Amino acid sequence: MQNDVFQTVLDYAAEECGGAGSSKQCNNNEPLTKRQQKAISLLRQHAADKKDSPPHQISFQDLSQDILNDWDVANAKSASVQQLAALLSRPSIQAMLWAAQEISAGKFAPQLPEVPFEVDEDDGVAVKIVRIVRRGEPLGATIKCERGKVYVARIMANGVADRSGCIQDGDRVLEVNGITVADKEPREIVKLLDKCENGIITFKLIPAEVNQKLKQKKSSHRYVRALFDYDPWQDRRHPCPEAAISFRAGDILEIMDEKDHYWWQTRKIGFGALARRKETSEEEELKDDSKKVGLVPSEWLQWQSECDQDSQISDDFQSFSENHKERFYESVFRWRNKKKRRRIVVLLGAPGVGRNEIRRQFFKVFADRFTNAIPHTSRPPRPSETDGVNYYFTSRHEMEKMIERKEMLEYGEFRDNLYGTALKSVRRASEKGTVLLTPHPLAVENIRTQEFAPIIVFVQPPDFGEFKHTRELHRAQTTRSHSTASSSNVSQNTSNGRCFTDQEIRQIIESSAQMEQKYRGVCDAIIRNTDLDTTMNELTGLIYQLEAKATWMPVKWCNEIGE
Ligand SMILES: Nc1ncnc2c1ncn2[C@@H]1O[C@H](COP(=O)(O)OP(=O)(O)OP(=O)(O)O)[C@@H](O)[C@H]1O
Repeated sequence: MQNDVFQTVLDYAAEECGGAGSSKQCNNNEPLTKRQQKAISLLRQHAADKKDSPPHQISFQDLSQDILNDWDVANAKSASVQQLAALLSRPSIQAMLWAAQEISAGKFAPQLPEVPFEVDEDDGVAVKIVRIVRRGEPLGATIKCERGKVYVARIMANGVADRSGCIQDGDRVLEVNGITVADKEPREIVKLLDKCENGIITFKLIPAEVNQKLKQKKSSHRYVRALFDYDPWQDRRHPCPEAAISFRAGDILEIMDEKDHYWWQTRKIGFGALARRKETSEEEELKDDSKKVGLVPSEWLQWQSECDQDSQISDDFQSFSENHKERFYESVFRWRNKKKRRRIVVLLGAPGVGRNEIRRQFFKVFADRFTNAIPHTSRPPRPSETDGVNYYFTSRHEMEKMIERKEMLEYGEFRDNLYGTALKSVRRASEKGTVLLTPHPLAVENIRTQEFAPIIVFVQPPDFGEFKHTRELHRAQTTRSHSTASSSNVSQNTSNGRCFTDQEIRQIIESSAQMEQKYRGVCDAIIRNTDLDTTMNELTGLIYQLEAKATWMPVKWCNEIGE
């Protein structure tokens, strides 16, 4: 074994030196020099001479030192010896020698102490001794104390305890690292767990009676979109914030286990309709906090806390399930647009952020693809306006009837006239192309239905400096082109850029943050409206991806969408 390892080291050394052998090419595609080959063969020869040594006496680091001493490197004239000395002194080779030494001595696992022999003498109760070695990771289990007894409350999916397969929820904990835990406070037990040496924790447990019902109730595995922001460190109810994850509205969560009425085991996948967990190695997952499985409040617990705040505590789970389901988490599934269904695009954002400018640009650049839902108005047409082109000119009475029948996506009154967009206009427009809407956020609930299955994009403003710079630039450009156009009598399809005061910019940024907080949960994606060209490019790419790729879609739209 040891010589095999040593041989590996030599091969590694050879590679480090420039290649694995005379016939092979080295890393940078240069053949080994004669001197390098000679150095390696000398090292091989020396190892072969020592082959008869008892394996435990060979220290590879000592051996390399021996070689250097034996050959009196300092005074050696041989270029091969010099070469070999340089090779053996490299930190990478030294590290490799050390690692090989440790591995060959079987030091890759911690030395576990002997299992205590009095194990079976616990009043005739079957106990199990479980040793877990954790390397900087949390244990992935929570405990609870009930009438002086300590139990494993929960095993977090994919955590250290779960991977060991030796501990299960309901196991009664008798000892941790030889110390009896009965009557100890959970805090003290957590301290005991933290104190373990070399990451080794020894548990003495009474195995849980296997609850057949629990076993039958398979761990669920479903996906939800969070509809609220959650920070476990701000949640006084959370039994163990370290074992939790935080999330924001709009994040997609994978629910790994919801057996517990109050706390679900969850993993965060990412934000929005395109959220996708990157394939990562186990090691990377441990490093990346966002990949860990953590406890988050169940829908029921979240609702109860809302009731607590309103001081109307309710224990009626039945009525909760019937009336409040999907209030905090919306069940979603991954939908692939196989039938190339046309989806409505909705731009949400604070007034002044630029949604209508983006819409105008889309109609200009992609006139054959994007369409507008023609609005209704109760005002009389102007001489240049045509019914069904600029507006659907309707009587006030008829518009009021449409509002009453909830046929309007949105509506408002301006100078004694009603204006609004009817849902049937959206339907009509979507027969011709992709409808691009910029409704008031309150109208979103009218369009976020299985019938329209919209793609909702939140438009963020850039930071103050960039906002000011891009808008001023745009204003200067549009003013210039307008004055050229008017002197040459050419009509322009763009409006003059608006002039924003610093105060207005700050207000837009502030109200955008508030609006995002409120509507993030229903948004499929977010873009920043920096300069128009960049925004147009990003939005075009985003819409393409949202139409072409699999996206998260509410389960309640499932039937309509044809799944
Ligand atoms: N990316 C941009 N770069 C430069 N100027 C922009 C950009 N986006 C929008 N603007 C300009 O900012 C001004 C406000 O844009 P717009 O009218 O589209 O805002 P809005 O979000 O639709 O708000 P409102 O609902 O108040 O009209 C317009 O003058 C527009 O030309």
